[in-house]
Amino acid sequence: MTPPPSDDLAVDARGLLKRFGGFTALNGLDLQIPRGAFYAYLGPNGAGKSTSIALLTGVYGPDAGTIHMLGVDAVAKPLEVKRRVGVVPEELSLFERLTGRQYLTFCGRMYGLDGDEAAARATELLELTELSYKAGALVAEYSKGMRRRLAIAAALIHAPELVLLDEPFEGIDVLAAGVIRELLRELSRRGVTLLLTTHVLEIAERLATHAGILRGGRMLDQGPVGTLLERYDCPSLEAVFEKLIAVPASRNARLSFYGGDAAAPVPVVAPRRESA
Ligand SMILES: Nc1ncnc2c1ncn2[C@@H]1O[C@H](COP(=O)(O)OP(=O)(O)OP(=O)(O)O)[C@@H](O)[C@H]1O
Repeated sequence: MTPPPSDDLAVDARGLLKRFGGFTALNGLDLQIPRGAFYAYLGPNGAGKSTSIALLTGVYGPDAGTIHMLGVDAVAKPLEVKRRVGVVPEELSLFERLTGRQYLTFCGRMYGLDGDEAAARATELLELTELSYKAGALVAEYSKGMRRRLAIAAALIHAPELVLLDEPFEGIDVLAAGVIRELLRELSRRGVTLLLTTHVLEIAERLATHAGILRGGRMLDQGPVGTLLERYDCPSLEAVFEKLIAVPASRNARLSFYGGDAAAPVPVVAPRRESA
């Protein structure tokens, strides 16, 4: 018999099954995130990360399995969960004809904040994401990285206890990435539970307390980062990832139509010397 959901878990999803027509995207996925954890959710392209986040956030219903978030049955009570959870989806759909400030204030009002509180939080979040200078511009005029930062700000406006971020660093320049990293660390210090998907394992390495690695819609392993490093006798999450995910056959593919010698050494560019 399946044990009951634990109060110590912010996310407790078991046996998730999701099919798209004849294709099985999630195949009995288990995902357990302790409260207060910074959880790196890792897997190759197509592993099922975004699909499972869509299930957690009620975009789709699971074909089988259970989802408890913050102790609440997320399938039976999606609204109760949504009030306490923030989401930054991979594919952003923002309101283009609002300014950044209007968009954040609107999101705050949607979560039931009064006008003054929503406006005050919008100002603070615009500062934190370094978008104050763009607050009065239409979202349609934002660059890709600015849109991502605005989406992160919007996900935080109702002070959620759990935040799910699907590739939040995509398209973000190196300076802004530092700002977002610090913001996420600060949330973590304040006890907010975070789930982060990223293909940049160095980011996961720097932030995560816990990690889960999935492939083919199944969780291969998950737990505290230290435990995973020990279990696989690896110095880094990247090494654990490589050990768990088989090297795809395409690594050995050749650009046959180019001709030339595929076994030739890769040219090395000599470092430039400063002239005296
Ligand atoms: N709406 C859909 N219809 C059909 N197949 C889908 C749909 N959404 C996702 N899939 C398939 O489900 C699998 C999991 O996709 P998903 O987007 O969850 O992967 P991911 O781990 O988020 O990948 P990535 O790292 O590339 O973002 C993929 O094989 C994908 O092609």
